[in-house]
Amino acid sequence: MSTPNLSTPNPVTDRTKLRDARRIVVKIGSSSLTDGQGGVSVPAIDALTRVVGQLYHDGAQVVLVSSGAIAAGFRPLGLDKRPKDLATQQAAAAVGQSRLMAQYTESFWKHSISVAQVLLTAEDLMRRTQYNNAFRSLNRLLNLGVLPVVNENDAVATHEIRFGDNDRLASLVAAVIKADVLFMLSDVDALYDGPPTQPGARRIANVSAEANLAHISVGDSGSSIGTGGMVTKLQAASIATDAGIPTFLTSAENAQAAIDGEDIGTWFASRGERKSARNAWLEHMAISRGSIMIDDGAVEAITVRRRSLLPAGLIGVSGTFEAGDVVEITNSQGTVIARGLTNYSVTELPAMVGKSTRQLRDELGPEYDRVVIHTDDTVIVKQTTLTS
Ligand SMILES: Nc1ncnc2c1ncn2[C@@H]1O[C@H](COP(=O)(O)OP(=O)(O)O)[C@@H](O)[C@H]1O
Ligand SMILES: N[C@@H](CCC(=O)OP(=O)(O)O)C(=O)O
Repeated sequence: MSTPNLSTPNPVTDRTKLRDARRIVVKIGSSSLTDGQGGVSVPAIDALTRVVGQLYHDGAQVVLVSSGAIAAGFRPLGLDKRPKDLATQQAAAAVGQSRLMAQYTESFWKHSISVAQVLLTAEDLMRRTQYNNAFRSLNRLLNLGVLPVVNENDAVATHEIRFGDNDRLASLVAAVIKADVLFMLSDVDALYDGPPTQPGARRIANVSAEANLAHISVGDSGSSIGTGGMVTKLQAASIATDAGIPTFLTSAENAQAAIDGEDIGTWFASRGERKSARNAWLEHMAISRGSIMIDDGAVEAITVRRRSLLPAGLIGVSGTFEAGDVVEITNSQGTVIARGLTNYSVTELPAMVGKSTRQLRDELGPEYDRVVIHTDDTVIVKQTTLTS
């Protein structure tokens, strides 16, 4: 099976076309996989592998982003609920992850599917070399017909470098592998206009723009097992749809009915073109090493006219960046409007502020006759209204 390329139109144009996806990221939450007493639920995993196995045998390449490591580690460690301290969470994850994988290996093998465990840290997606590495590895597994089961590497993740929720991790993995759709399975069957425990909460069937979310109230996880609740699911849907990947949310029990085209769940339409993995990386994952403040004329030039950033538009610089690093570009009020790869270091730029490239060539030499950030190395940051 070949890698979808960006010029291939996305076959998944609406909720009835889920079956047409050639590459799918399926994300499943802890509460849908564990039995409530801190053990892996074999019936739940068997049900999931039946649905995912069908997608696989219908010709799709599937990456499963599975939570549940910490929850599956409670019981073996003699705990009755999610541990609060990091070290015990790490221990629970290390124990639970291997139990989870043992069950996935057995359940998927009933459908003649080999699985691979891929544990990622936030850093793996934030640094360009590691990001390329993650892409190569996942791509190779998919092309070998293996089904990668991804989770955060919780046994070594610390608070500072942790995603903490697999919703955003799943959307980033979808961007990395250029998935056709992100399929999120939870313990709730859809997004509601208010927490579903509130009487009268209504299902939101379709989200085609952020404006559709303006009057929605979202809350934390409704269970003691899940992490992030609906807030991180909306963030994930925003990252994915912005990268041109539609997102579908429903419950694990409804997964097959959704694939069969029933009007259930919530469909988040993709916004715009499929983004190159590089641009998705630049916008959502790369670690910024500093910032460059620019004037209003330069803001207009790079955001509206899509020009490269010239030294003449600079107001100031800060941070610790070298040439080739990722920096944030802010307007004169300090709002981040774009991110890009800079051609100059933080020590070179102050002498260039406000000068034309010709002036710089005459004053500093021909190597300074270059743009600060090329338009091909710039992504405009969407001004989001999605907050908790
Ligand atoms: N507006 C909302 N619509 C739907 N669910 C919501 C909303 N606000 C909060 N939730 C809660 O989010 C929960 C799903 O998040 P979470 O527990 O983290 O699931 P998972 O383990 O699948 O990641 C639901 O069970 C529900 O209680
Ligand atoms: N990496 C963690 C998952 C954390 C998480 O996102 O959980 P969930 O909200 O249930 O998807 C684990 O495996 O326990």
